[in-house]
Amino acid sequence: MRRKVREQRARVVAALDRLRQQIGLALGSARNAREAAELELAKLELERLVVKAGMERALDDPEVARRSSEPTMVDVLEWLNSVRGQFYAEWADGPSRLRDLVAVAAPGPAGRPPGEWLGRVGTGDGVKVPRLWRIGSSTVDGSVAGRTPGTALTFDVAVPLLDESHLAITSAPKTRPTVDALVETLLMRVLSSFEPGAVKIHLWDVGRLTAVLPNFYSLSRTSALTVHDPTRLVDLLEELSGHVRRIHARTLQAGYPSLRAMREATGNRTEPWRVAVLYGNGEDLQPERLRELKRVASGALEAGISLILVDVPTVLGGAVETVSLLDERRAISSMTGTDLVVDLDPPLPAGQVATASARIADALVAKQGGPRSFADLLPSEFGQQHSAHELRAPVGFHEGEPVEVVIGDATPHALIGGPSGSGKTNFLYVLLAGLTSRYSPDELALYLLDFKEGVSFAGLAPGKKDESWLPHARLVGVNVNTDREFGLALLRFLSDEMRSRSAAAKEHEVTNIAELREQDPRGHWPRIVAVIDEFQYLFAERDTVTALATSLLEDLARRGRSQGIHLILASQDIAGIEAFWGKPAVFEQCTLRIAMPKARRVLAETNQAAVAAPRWHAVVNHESGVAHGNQLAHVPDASGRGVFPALQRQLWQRYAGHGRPRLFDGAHAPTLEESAAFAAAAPTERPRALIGQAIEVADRAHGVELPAAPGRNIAVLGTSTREALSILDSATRSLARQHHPGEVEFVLSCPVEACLPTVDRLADTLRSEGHKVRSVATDDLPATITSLAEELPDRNLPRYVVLYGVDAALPALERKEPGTQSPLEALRSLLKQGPGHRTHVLGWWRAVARLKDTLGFAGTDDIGAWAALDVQGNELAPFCAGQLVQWSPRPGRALFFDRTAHGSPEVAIPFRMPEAEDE
Ligand SMILES: Nc1ncnc2c1ncn2[C@@H]1O[C@H](COP(=O)(O)OP(=O)(O)OP(=O)(O)O)[C@@H](O)[C@H]1O
Repeated sequence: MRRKVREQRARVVAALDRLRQQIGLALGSARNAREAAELELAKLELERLVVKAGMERALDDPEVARRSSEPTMVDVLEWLNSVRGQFYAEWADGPSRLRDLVAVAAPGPAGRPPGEWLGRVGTGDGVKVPRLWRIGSSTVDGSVAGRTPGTALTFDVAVPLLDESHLAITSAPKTRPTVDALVETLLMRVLSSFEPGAVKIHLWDVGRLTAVLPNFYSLSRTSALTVHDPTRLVDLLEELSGHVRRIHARTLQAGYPSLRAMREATGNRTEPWRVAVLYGNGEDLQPERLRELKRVASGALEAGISLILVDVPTVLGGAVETVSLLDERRAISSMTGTDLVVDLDPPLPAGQVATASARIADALVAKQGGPRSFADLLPSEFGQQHSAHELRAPVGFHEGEPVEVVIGDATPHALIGGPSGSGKTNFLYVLLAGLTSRYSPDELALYLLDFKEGVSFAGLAPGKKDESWLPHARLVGVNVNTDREFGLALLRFLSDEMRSRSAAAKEHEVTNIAELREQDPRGHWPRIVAVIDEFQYLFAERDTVTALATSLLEDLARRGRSQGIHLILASQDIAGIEAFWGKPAVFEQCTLRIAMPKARRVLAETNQAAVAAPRWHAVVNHESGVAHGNQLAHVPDASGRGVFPALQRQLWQRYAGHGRPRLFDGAHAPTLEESAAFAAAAPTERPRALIGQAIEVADRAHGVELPAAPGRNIAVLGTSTREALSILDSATRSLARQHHPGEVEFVLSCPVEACLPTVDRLADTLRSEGHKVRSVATDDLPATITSLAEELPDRNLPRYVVLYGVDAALPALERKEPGTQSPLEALRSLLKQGPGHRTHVLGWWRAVARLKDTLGFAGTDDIGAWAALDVQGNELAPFCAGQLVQWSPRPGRALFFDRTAHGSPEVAIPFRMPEAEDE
């Protein structure tokens, strides 16, 4: 038993010994490992110190000296020395390789000495772009390249820019001239590498409005250089971000990730590069500006836009290289690392930069001076374009390139503004020329309206001097200034057209004009362009015309695009824009904005391009007036004598089959003979008395049907003699045309002395046509009225009783013999019962009150139709079923109402009576 216990104990002791031994071993190896790790750490720390300080300087560092003196550390320095040796052995030809690299990546003006290129206008078409742009050189000691210590090895230092990188420059005290020289040299290298116009430079300096890079001054008269307002960084950033958006959309649409990719694939440079130089002052930008700046920077390079930031503290997205100035000559750059100092190139000679800038500017201007006459806007062959998808025509030139206007899906409607004399009318002619010469009348129909007094569009319709017309024009309205109803009529017409197009589209199960044309190739679906000059007249008063015009215009503006109906609204800037107050829908839909020089508010509020635009130029903007959409165009002169008419004649001859446009001239009423309705009048069972011309797109006359039915009499109201005579004359003569001679009798009576000659002439005319006419002297009128009333029961042949100035006869008519009916009562019977027996009164009362006196208590039902002249609207309500009548009388116009035909009164133009004018 004891032995067993002893053995057991011995086993335990042995096991514990083994364990102790194991632990001892483990502890020993852990200690070793720790010591090795500490040694390693110490070596690494030493290595870090040496690398940080640099081999040469490291040995002077007491800390390095202390550490490296330990025997265990000897191999650290040895190892670093060997690495360095190996590296420099490989880098022995580094400087020369760098030189070669820069020579290839920065050819010509991008890298060569200025003497070789400064002052010569660049010729590069911009398809091939230097990758690097030289800023200076750097020098290393020969020893680092395995050469003799003390020898200097110099190589070029260049930075990437266009398409590749932004550049951030940080100045040091008193280095502004050096920074300017650096920027100026870089920009000059860029400008001189390409043909003029390929690069656009924007300068913004928080501290200066003028004198930013003054040697570039002459470029600022061209589009190559824009100096921005120091207080308006927001505008510049907005413009740049607009370009970024637009260019991205364009390149992506074409299937390329960037402008550079598109250029390389197509071999075509479609956009200029833009370099924006922003001089800050070392202080932070406002947070909002900073955000915008970062947003611009992140997408800019793909859009060919590079930023050069000077003392603008920020971290930009996208590629950015840095140059930090050490003093007036030297800098360090992210291209070379912090170890190497860059000796910046000396400034270019100021005078030579100014000369070079002037030469580039001159070359740009010379380019502008290329083709720019009206004839250059015209295509070599007329009518070759199709309008299914859009309308497109050049309206001017910029630096030799045509500037186009596009009217289509994105820009369905246009707003044109410019103060008087700025060339707005000329621009409209240029636009019309561009369009009509490219699209045939089957592709394009024009409706042209000018509210101004004058004849601006008159020449487009056939006239006395020139029988030709613009074959695309369907309607020409001139001198419309007071006839706002005509503007309304045009909008109604367009709205109807829009509805019928939309119905046709539905029928063909398509949604827009392009598809409709495809589905219905035999249909006639030209794009319609309605030009309304001085359109603000439409909204001139607070009345129903304004209300209706607004809603029609809004509807057209919204839905016209898909039906190929386009509005071009022109106006003197402010007036036109103010007219839009309360109607933002129309304004917003006019995404094409054209601002003539000095036009205000046509472009976006902050876009000042029009203010600076030179004479005979226009700012064409397809982006709702936002700055990045600005395209400046020199507009050729289309107003010269015979210039447009010559084109019109050619087009007229070419499209001979197309009918003449309807001409509406607010200053010239047509005569009855000129009226299509009168010309077409012929005997009929349903005669219609013509009152005057309707203010409508179609050539139509207002008339009153006079069937055998109660109330079918006509009253003319007011003192305007000429118009009253005209209305009764046209009503009578037109009725005469609709009856065979002998079957109708006209009874004429005129107590107004001054009107007798006209009435007599009318009687003669009717007689000469073979009609029966009774001219009743004033004194005989009471008896005649009485007998006409008495005859009624037995009468069934048409008879028209035309009474001029009834009010003058009232005292006589009121006189009654005791026990008999007064002639006035007879007249009342005639008015009440006459129409049923085909006897109709056409009477002229010079005051509404007199007509009421005539009618007595019988009410107004017996006057079924009336034409009011200089009578205020409120007096007319009783004759208009009590409705509110808005009418401000104006010369040469009548307000016409026929209760069987109208919901509300309409304006009529009494026909012009040439004889009356001669008197
Ligand atoms: N691009 C141009 N080149 C040369 N002359 C021009 C040009 N544009 C207009 N003009 C001349 O300037 C004059 C005024 O032009 P226009 O009638 O087009 O101005 P507007 O802005 O329509 O003025 P308003 O509103 O007073 O009619 C014209 O007589 C024309 O000869």
